Amino acid sequence: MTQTTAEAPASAAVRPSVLMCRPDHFTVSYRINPWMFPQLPTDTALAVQQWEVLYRTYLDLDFDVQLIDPIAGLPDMVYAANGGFVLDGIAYGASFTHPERQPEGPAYLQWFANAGFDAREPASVNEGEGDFLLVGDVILAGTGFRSATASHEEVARLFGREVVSLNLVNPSFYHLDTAVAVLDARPGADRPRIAYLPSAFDEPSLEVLRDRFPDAILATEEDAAVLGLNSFSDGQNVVIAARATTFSRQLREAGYSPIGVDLSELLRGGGGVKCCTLELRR
Ligand SMILES: NC(=[NH2+])NCCC[C@H](N)C(=O)O
Repeated sequence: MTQTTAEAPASAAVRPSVLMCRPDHFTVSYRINPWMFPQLPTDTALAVQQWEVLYRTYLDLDFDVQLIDPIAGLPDMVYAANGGFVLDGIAYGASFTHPERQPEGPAYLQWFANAGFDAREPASVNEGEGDFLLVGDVILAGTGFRSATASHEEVARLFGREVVSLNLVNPSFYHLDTAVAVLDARPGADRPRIAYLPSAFDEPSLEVLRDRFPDAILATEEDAAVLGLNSFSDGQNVVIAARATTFSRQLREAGYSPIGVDLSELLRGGGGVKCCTLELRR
């Protein structure tokens, strides 16, 4: 008997190309989000070790993984997702909110140009894929803490796609990718699925999410508190924080294959799986 299920068919998997940055210079030396405590010591070797597991997980899944050289004095450069937003061969550069991270913008933009992308200097403050998520044909765009709404308009013009602005209200979930997980990786997919944390959004944004994604997985506060939503999916395999156990079960029930990794040391900078991963779409 053929089993019919509306959930995540195996054919939904794509082979992603991603950019990562080894955390050779990772530490927490300033505080730009509530997760960061500069007075506590960090363990850079442990951060590298944990990052290597994520890197090897992607290679084992047959992802194409590109690397950008880490720069001394830029401890947050490991969070590659913030380096830009890349779609249709165009790389929209990042312009960081906080001075501590501002030099990362040109460094990533140079990498995109060298890699053959059409690299575009941004006019507005934005933190790349931290706040811009492609879901099917639509770009979900976060604001409230980092990326300015003007960058949402810039992205809409640049990529000629519908951009849906969402307001983040909880400082612990300051980037959209800490509050939304994109599960269906196919660009242009019909009924793409996401998971999200309802309490991270204001009421009007929640209405938009409920309306557009009626079958979304709703994450628990516990899982969000270990940045469980900050995950990366190829449409079938979803790499998530190992400690997000309810999310793991929810994903399994929905037909996905969750893979847990432990990035506890990088969580101390306020980032997880997705933050360490920037998708490159030609
Ligand atoms: N895509 C992400 N959510 N990245 C996390 C960035 C963490 C970094 N310490 C910051 O606050 O900017």
